[in-house]
Amino acid sequence: MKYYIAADHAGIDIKSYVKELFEERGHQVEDLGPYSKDRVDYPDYASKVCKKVLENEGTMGILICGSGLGMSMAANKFDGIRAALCHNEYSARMARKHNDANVICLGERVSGHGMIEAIVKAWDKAEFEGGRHAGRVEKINALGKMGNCRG
Ligand SMILES: O=C(CO)[C@H](O)[C@H](O)[C@H](O)COP(=O)(O)O
Repeated sequence: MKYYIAADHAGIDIKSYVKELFEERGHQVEDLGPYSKDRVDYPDYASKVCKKVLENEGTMGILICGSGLGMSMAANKFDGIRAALCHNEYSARMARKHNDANVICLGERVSGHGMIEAIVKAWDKAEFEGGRHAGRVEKINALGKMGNCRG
C-alpha cells in the first residue's frame, strides 16, 4: 500500500516514527511535511494528504497533530475521504473493518509510542468486511456528494 503522511508542529516529533512503523510493515510512505518544527496550521497539511489520496486511487493517508482532532475534522471535509481518529487499537481495527477508513489520524499529545505501534498494527492487520457495512459506507460517500447538508 502507498501512504501519504503529514503532521503539524504538534505531531512532527512522531511523524518519522510512524512512517517507519508503516515501512516496517512493507508499505511505501511519502512524507508531505512539514520538515521543521515551525508552527503550522493543520488544515494545510490535511489538505496536502487528502488531495494526494483522492488523486491516486488505492492509496491512503496518515495525519498527525496534537490531539488528532483538527486533522480528522479537516480531512473529513474532503468528499471521498473517510478519516478516522484512532487513540486505541479497537478504534483502528473498526475504522478499517466497518468504515473502510482511508486516512488514519493520530494524536501525538494523546498516544505514546507503545500505543501508536499497537494502533498501526491493528489498522494494518484489519480489512474492510463489506457486507452490511458496504451500504453504510456508500451512504457516507453519498453525503459528501450532497455538498451542504443544511438543505
Ligand atoms: O487540532 C488540534 C486540537 O484539536 C491539534 O491538536 C493541533 O495540533 C493543536 O491545536 C495545536 O495547538 P498549538 O497550541 O498551536 O500547538
